[in-house]
Amino acid sequence: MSATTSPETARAVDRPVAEPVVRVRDLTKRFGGAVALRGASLDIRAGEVHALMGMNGAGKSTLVQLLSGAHQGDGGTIEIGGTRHSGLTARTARQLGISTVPQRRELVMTLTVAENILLGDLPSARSVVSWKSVERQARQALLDLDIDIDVRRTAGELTVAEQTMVEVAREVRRGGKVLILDEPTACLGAAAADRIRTLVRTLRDEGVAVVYISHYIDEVLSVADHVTVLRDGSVVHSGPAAETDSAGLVRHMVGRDVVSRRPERPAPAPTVALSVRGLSHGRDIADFGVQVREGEIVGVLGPAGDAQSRLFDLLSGRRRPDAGEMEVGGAAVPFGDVARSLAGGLRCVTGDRRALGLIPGLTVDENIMLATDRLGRRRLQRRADTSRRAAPRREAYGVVSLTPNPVVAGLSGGNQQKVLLAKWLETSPVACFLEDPTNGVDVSAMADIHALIDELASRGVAVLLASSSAEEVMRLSDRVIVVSAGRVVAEHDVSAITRDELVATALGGHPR
Ligand SMILES: Nc1ncnc2c1ncn2[C@@H]1O[C@H](COP(=O)(O)OP(=O)(O)OP(=O)(O)O)[C@@H](O)[C@H]1O
Repeated sequence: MSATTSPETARAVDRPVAEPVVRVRDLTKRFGGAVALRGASLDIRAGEVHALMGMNGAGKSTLVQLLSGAHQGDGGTIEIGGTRHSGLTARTARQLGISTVPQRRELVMTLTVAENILLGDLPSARSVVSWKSVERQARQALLDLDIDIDVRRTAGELTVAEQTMVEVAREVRRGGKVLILDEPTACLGAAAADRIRTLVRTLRDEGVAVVYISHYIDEVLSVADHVTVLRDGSVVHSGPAAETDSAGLVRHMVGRDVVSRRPERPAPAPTVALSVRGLSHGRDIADFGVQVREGEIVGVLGPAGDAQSRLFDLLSGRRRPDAGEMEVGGAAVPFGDVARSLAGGLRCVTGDRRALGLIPGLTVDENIMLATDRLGRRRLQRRADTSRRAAPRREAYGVVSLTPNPVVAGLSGGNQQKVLLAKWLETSPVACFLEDPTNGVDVSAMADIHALIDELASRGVAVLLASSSAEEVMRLSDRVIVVSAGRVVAEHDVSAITRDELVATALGGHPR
């Protein structure tokens, strides 16, 4: 995508500039002795999509936490609707119309869409809830934002994109005038991400001020009216999106140009290191099979991120399939047998680092060494020993924190992702499943992680990669398989296909 102005963006640019609904002035925030935000100022306007960009740890989440009252600042003010606040509580922020849709879904998965939208505000007469009215009001809330979802469906049945849309509708119905969306398209496939961007444009046209955090530069340029870039806690750029371009944004974020080019990797060996045959599960997955050679990276591209994650749930043993066989390094590894798959050299780097990948209360170094120590049957070490052994990995994976070795929950999202990769990729794998390995990672770290994955393949490791980004699949893979309705429907050598052709087959692949 280029920096050219889309028709939707142009419409917003042509509108007269409204008065800011939120004025942030000189905001500062320290965690312990370390400064996460240093004197940040910006204006947020109704009817405008305001993107926040910056490298991992630049201070984006800290800024939105202060805006939403989750944390209080140590200096500076936030002016909302003409009133200045030196410290907002979550309650005041919400009353003033500031709503956040975090990356982690906050719906009650066992309730219906209607119940979720009206939660806490169920219409009742003499303590009896009027369910007809619940459904009618929920339907209206969705209709107002052109969202087409049946309100009687259970939240848990929805795709991740649909869940995000329901949360957005709920927040707008509750009076959200400034809506903060934290990486709403992370891990979504192309079609689902498109639906979210359409919704964002609808919100803007309805007069909502949208604060949009994203690491995807092309996406920001296509959806945002205004872009603010943070670096090391300071605002280093704030201006109309139409006046900047991809290279300019990278320079603002990183301070230099970043290039992630596909290197010359040795050709994969003829030996198959990972083989999956006849994998089937209910109606989701039907007779899926793939062979990955030593030193080969095979990308999996599917129409929906959810179907892809169901496939990787089965491959990595989080769910047991009905049928299927797997071999790693020539030896049979039963699905779901974690001990045997680890012993056989299989490593699964989950796409859900928060729930499955890391132990939030342990330090960064303990998390980095966890898998190595478990595989080596090492007893718990003194923290200083663990840190000494973790130091080269921390360096190689570029893990950055404000204090020397915090608990992993205190790291920015992208840095947590690097810890997750360091934890698994340094344990002499034979084969790896990688799910969205650069989820939440900034452009510079993304280039570093791509180089680490190249290196992994150059060492002869077989990699099966799931990524919601077609660019990433093209950049890393030797071969791409397209999966539809749980079956491989097409297979491409990446040197023989363009990115657009790949996306087209992924969206509408026909059975082979
Ligand atoms: N609760 C906390 N305790 C200690 N340090 C924290 C805490 N929250 C954030 N930090 C630190 O503040 C800095 C800014 O983090 P923040 O999460 O705002 O970055 P970010 O720009 O959102 O990054 P990312 O793109 O990785 O999500 C980081 O160095 C982070 O380690």
